[in-house]
Amino acid sequence: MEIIETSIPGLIVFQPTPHRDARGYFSRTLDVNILADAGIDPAGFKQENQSRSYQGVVRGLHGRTNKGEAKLVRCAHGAVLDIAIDARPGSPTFGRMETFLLDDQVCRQVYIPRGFLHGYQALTSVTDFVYRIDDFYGPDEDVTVNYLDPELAVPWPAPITVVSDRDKEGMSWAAFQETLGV
Ligand SMILES: Cc1cn([C@H]2C[C@H](O)[C@@H](COP(=O)(O)OP(=O)(O)O[C@H]3O[C@@H](C)C(=O)[C@@H](O)[C@H]3O)O2)c(=O)[nH]c1=O
Repeated sequence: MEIIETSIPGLIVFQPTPHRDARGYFSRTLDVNILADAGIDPAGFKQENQSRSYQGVVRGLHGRTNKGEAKLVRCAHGAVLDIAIDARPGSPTFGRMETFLLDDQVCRQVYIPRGFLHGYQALTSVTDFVYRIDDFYGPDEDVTVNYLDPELAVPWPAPITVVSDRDKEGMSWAAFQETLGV
């Protein structure tokens, strides 16, 4: 499992080595030593979630108030374009976006630190997204920034099909920055 730094400090890609043979492939999805090498406490994860999305679905852009929520994300079936936006006040890369193609062939994972906005678009007919979070579900702390915010201009790669009501009502990036005192 290779650790790959990104242009945003703390946002880290993990690239495993899938072993392929006539049956399919084998790929490691968690290695606590590698996480520790990357400065992540593997014992910090409290919950693992899986969501299924159909082609074109967009989920996000989600964040969490107070201390935030770190995530280790991957696409277990199909492919997504994953979006991470640095929303940590005072960060030298505040507002910067990174996008990642995550799929069930390359098997890349992304660690998204606390204080980011996160979202993704499903690019395949059946798309299973799996992620660990370092806190228990806290709906009272949910934050949603609009996935179509013109200032952020997220490059959604495919026609958008279904979006939740919550996501349709997401606040603007400017309004979110005001809540952060930025
Ligand atoms: C996230 C979550 C949702 N739920 C419930 C609430 C609701 O009834 C249903 C669907 O929830 P949501 O619409 O919030 O699910 P979703 O839009 O998939 O939310 C997720 O989006 C991606 C982009 C993220 O980054 C995640 O952290 C999470 O916010 O599942 C839980 O019970 N536990 C959980 O941990």
